[in-house]
Amino acid sequence: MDITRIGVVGAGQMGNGIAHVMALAGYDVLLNDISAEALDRAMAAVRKNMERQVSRGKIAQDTMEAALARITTTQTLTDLGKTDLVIEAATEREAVKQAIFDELLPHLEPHTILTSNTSSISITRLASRTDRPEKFMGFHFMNPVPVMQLVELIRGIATDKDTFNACLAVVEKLGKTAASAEDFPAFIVNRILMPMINEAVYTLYEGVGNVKSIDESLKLGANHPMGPLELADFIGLDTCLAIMNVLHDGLADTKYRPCPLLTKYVEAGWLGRKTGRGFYDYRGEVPVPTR
Ligand SMILES: CC(=O)CC(=O)SCCNC(=O)CCNC(=O)[C@H](O)C(C)(C)COP(=O)(O)OP(=O)(O)OC[C@H]1O[C@@H](n2cnc3c(N)ncnc32)[C@H](O)[C@@H]1OP(=O)(O)O
Ligand SMILES: NC(=O)C1=CN([C@@H]2O[C@H](COP(=O)(O)OP(=O)(O)OC[C@H]3O[C@@H](n4cnc5c(N)ncnc54)[C@H](OP(=O)(O)O)[C@@H]3O)[C@@H](O)[C@H]2O)C=CC1
Repeated sequence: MDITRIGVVGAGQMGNGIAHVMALAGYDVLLNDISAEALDRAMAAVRKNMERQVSRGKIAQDTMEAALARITTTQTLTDLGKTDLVIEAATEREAVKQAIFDELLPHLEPHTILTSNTSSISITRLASRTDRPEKFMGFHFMNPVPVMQLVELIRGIATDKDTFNACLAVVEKLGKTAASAEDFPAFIVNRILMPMINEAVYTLYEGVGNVKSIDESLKLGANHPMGPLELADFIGLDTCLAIMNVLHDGLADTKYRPCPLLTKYVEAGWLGRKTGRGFYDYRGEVPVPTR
């Protein structure tokens, strides 16, 4: 099927990245959020990130202007009814995602493919509550979207071949690489990455190291581009905790028990970079460890 119009729900760090790469690839994008400020912040982030690409000679100025003109924002979810592919990238809470699908479904055209950028939640369960489980799947980008090469494509139990192939063609048009993952809690990347981050938080909690020594150890000792606590702040500690809870509930193994210190940071509203404070405090000129 021919996909030209893409709806993106949720204009946070993932939503703005998805809008960015889709518009550069030539798709018309309709970006939705409940908050007008989130939409303004998202468009400012897309412009800033594209300007950096222009300044580094990756894209031309007129390519950027044309891409920006292809992105329209709306606070009205039902405006996305006329799109060919919807990518839901709202907060990692099943109830939030469910409410979005419930409101959107009556307005979708029969051919529209519905996908979620969820990091962990069962695609089969989300799909089962829609009118189109065969046209539903996981479309999981990595953060930061304009930079990371991988997209995980997750088939629910009912996802049909045409839907998978249509999403695969979109990934290819973006110039990215797809990895096909089966629908089990947190799929491939987060099944492996998130227990490592959680273990880093336990290492901090038990006093084996402090924020600086833990991050430096993994950067200098294992060649990771970011330390695990820096990466957790980058992803968002609420998202990390939500993923650990899905792993713990879905696989019923104590090895996935979220670290109580991770829970405490989330309870404090210290969610990482997006709120200005997490394992580091970002409010000054340079990030300062909070432990
Ligand atoms: C939670 C989930 O469900 C799944 C996930 O996403 S898990 C998280 C996966 N992501 C990671 O693991 C990221 C790990 N970190 C990294 O790879 C790197 O630190 C990084 C790419 C983010 C930054 O790299 P860096 O070398 O430290 O910084 P920097 O030189 O400034 O950036 C490298 C390039 O990325 C670009 N970039 C960095 N951040 C960007 C952003 N937010 N948006 C767009 N472009 C960005 C820069 O412009 C630069 O581009 P050029 O190569 O054209 O110069
Ligand atoms: N962060 C990461 O590294 C990655 C995250 N993901 C997944 O992507 C999704 C989004 O994550 P991320 O961008 O980091 O989260 P953010 O918190 O940055 O953004 C989520 C956005 O969704 C908005 N939102 C909440 N409810 C609704 C709604 N009903 N309708 C429309 N928008 C809504 C939020 O608005 P408000 O702030 O007003 O609540 C916010 O702007 C999650 O499912 C996450 O697991 C996937 C890969 C990587």
